[in-house]
Amino acid sequence: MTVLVTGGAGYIGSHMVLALADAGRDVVVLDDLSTGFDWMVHPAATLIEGDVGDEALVAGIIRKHSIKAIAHFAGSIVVPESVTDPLKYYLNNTVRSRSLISAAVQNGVEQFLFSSTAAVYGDAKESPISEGAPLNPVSPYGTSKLMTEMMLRDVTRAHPLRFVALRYFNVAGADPKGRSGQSTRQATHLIKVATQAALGERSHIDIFGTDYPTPDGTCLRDYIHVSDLAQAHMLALDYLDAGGNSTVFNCGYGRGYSVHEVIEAVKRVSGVDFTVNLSPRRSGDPATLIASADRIRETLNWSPQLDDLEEIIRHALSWENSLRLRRAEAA
Ligand SMILES: NC(=O)c1ccc[n+]([C@@H]2O[C@H](COP(=O)([O-])OP(=O)(O)OC[C@H]3O[C@@H](n4cnc5c(N)ncnc54)[C@H](O)[C@@H]3O)[C@@H](O)[C@H]2O)c1
Ligand SMILES: O=c1ccn([C@@H]2O[C@H](COP(=O)(O)OP(=O)(O)O[C@H]3O[C@H](CO)[C@@H](O)[C@H](O)[C@H]3O)[C@@H](O)[C@H]2O)c(=O)[nH]1
Repeated sequence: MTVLVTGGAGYIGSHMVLALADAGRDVVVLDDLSTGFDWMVHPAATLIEGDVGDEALVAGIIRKHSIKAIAHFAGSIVVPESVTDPLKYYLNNTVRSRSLISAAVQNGVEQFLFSSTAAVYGDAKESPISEGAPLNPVSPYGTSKLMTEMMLRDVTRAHPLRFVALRYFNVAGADPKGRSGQSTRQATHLIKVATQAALGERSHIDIFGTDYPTPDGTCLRDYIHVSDLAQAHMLALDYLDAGGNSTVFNCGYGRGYSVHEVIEAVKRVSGVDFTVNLSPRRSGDPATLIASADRIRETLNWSPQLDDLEEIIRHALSWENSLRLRRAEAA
């Protein structure tokens, strides 16, 4: 059964394509290459360059490749950008997802995985956060994703389609075999930025906010290895294949690290003491986001293999180094 992976040329989607290809599954990738790269797509997959909001294009792909399952990773992902340009997020993450879901429903797709986010919880009162916690996003990014979850909930009540929404906490690291990693040009993610500072590609790193109500005043996040996350998606596909009901799973390890702790770990692993500036808060950042991952562990039997911050950082550094070599070869 062929799986359609939207956003498969991006960071997380490309790891899903690797997991599917490693399992011998046929894969079609739909990606507009707005932030992804064609060279990130595993050669065994068919890459179609286009927009998930192009309903006629998606309908044609579903019919041509007899698609029964869609894993929807395509989207815009930068929380602070969503604060300054919310309409971009409502268009790309909500409106275009509606077109994709419509094409899926009208062409007999049965299974749908959706990349959701811990940002749907906003400033949660509980920690760790379980799936039943109140949904109060504090950024347009989180709202744009929550609206898509709600569409999926309603649509799957009315049609045979079933979905699993995976609410990722902070995704980091790279394929342990070095085949993919985060390659975004203007990356804003903490571990990516810190590894770039360690490799001298940035002069310094800013810590955004040191007055949060956390032990050291910087934000706490639950960092999950991208390959463990891809395995969670593989299990979610098996779950839907076995007839599982539509549901939502948190994806994280259940442990938080502060921005200070992450930066210290990157310095330790890289052996480089790069410059760190203390800066004001960034808008849209909740103080603490830590997952309760009991539901996914119990329901899908998910047992992460790479739950180790230093291992995540080693893989991220190694990928960053390979990007540097790639650029040097191209120059
Ligand atoms: N990175 C994280 O920490 C994180 C956390 C929670 C959720 N997510 C979600 O995971 C998904 C993947 O994120 P990522 O980190 O791999 O980002 P990414 O930017 O690397 O990947 C997104 C991919 O989608 C493609 N794309 C964007 N809009 C498209 C469109 N309209 N049509 C077709 N392709 C389009 C891009 O070219 C890119 O290849 C996103 O939906 C994001 O919201 C990411
Ligand atoms: O140069 C930097 C970059 C980040 N941070 C801080 O580090 C933490 C983590 O930031 P970042 O890596 O940008 O991730 P988040 O803003 O937490 O968002 C990520 O994690 C969310 C889920 O938690 C996802 O929904 C988003 O898509 C994904 O970008 C935050 O406190 C940031 O303020 C810094 O201090 N300096």
